Amino acid sequence: MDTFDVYDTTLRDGAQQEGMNLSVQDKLLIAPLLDELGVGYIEGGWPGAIPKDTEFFKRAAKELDFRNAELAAFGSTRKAGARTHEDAQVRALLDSEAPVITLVAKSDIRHVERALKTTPEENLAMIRDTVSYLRGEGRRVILDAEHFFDGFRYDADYALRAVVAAFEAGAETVCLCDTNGGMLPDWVGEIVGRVRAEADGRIGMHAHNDSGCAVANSLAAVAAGATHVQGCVNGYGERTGNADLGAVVANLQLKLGHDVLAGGGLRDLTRISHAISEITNIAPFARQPYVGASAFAHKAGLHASAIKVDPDMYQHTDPLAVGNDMRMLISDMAGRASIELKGRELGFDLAGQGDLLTRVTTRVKDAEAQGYTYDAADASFELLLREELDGVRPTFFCTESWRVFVETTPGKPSEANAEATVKMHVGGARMLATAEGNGPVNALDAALRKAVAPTYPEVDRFELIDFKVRILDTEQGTDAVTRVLVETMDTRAEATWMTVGVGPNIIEASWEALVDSIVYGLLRAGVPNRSETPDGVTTDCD
Ligand SMILES: CC(=O)SCCNC(=O)CCNC(=O)[C@H](O)C(C)(C)COP(=O)(O)OP(=O)(O)OC[C@H]1O[C@@H](n2cnc3c(N)ncnc32)[C@H](O)[C@@H]1OP(=O)(O)O
Ligand SMILES: CC(=O)C(=O)O
Repeated sequence: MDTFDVYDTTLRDGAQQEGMNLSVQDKLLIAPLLDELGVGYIEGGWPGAIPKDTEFFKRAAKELDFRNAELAAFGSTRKAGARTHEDAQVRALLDSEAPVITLVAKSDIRHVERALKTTPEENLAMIRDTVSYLRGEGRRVILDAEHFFDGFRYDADYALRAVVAAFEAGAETVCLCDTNGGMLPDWVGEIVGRVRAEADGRIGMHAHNDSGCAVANSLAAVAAGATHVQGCVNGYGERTGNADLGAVVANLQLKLGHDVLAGGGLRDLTRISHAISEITNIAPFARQPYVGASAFAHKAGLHASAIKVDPDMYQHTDPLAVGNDMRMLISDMAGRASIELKGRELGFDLAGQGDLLTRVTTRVKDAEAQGYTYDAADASFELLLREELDGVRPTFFCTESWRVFVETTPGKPSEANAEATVKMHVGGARMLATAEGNGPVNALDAALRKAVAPTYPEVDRFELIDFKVRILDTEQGTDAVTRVLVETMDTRAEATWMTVGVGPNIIEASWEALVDSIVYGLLRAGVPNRSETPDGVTTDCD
């Protein structure tokens, strides 16, 4: 088989996604990650059209040194009626110093006549002239045949003439684009097969996801003989996005046996996809194939019982192959096998402890019926599990009482409009702490930490980073049960955990989730219980 090109267009077509705005620095950070993944080409943008992209190529030439990838600059063929060497856009492509230039060209005759407003022959001349000029200037050229599939279905002969013109002028690859993203895999397979039969050269596929088939269409093109695939990390891109390049390469490599990434990069796919999400500031999609947090997360108890025997029974591939992990989710759908596997994930060997597994399963189901949700709150589940294992709930302090009030002056919003007082027993002492906050939960959180910190200064590095509230039974209006999920981060360890609280109102539910978040944080940081006397006695909770 031919060698295989993986061509990433995250920095160009991915950046066309609504809400994405990449700075030059963002691009300079993303490009090395793509290189590390092992793609063959990184399309950096459109120099000459977008000032930031012009700047990116200038800095990339000085600052980036790829191990695996070639940098490609994207732009259009010369304008209709213009002379190639005088076309400012074409000049900007050369000035980018990119070794590879990808030209977008029209191949749908309707676009030639209605959008370009030129003749079919002039469009073919634009392709020929621009490709041969850039080749003459020593650049490698790829041609993106825009609207190729729609154009082929309307006028196959003309679409093919555009492909042949590019090859004859020296393009090394013609990439067939499903620009409007409406194709289906069978249509793509058939058309790519026909192009392969008529044109001599490397054929590529550039798929958009408007029909939800971008990855499938890319694979169909490969099955029909394409040896160059384009796509974007995390499926970024205009409208519904481009083909998710991670899923395309994982399928090619793991399912079809094509070795398409250099340097074993597939094992870093999850890490790199998430690192790029951090830079784009677009939250990762949990259900994204292969790399999503839920991609190998199992909730149903029956699945867990088979997974206990062999994970392959409920997984299409080994998560480690793409750098992801299997996870068990604990909920009212859990069975004893789910608890055993979750225990293993958390570092507890529960095998053979049938009574304990039954007790934990029953407690989880009862608690979930009251509104708790452990699949979103691993830390609260671990506290429950430890309580069943040790016969006592882990704790570092005891609460005597707490109160909070809110003061509002109409028309005068205030930063600190709430005040909380907590009475706790910590480290053998009775602590009374009062704190103000922006809202009652913030005030309670501050007072709790103030009471605990003298004995456990580690709490100062725990930060509450997310807080979600849900009213569970709307039919009961203000009497409904409230569920609160709190996400906390240990800023030193850069680890996060979730705890859950349920109560008749938001403040009681929050208190439970906040206390659990501190207790879990101290446990995971390996902090000793400083309330204990040397002989292991604590009087805090008497
Ligand atoms: C399918 C894709 O996603 S391709 C990538 C699309 N990406 C972008 O459009 C992002 C960057 N684009 C831009 O910055 C601007 O749109 C530019 C600089 C390219 C063009 O902007 P302007 O110079 O203001 O042109 P305007 O919007 O008026 O019209 C586009 C021109 O390009 C011409 N054109 C369009 N496609 C092509 C093509 N494939 N080859 C040559 N010329 C083309 C049009 O005929 C029109 O020409 P005219 O100026 O002679 O009328
Ligand atoms: C070139 C390109 O991005 C497209 O046709 O979709």
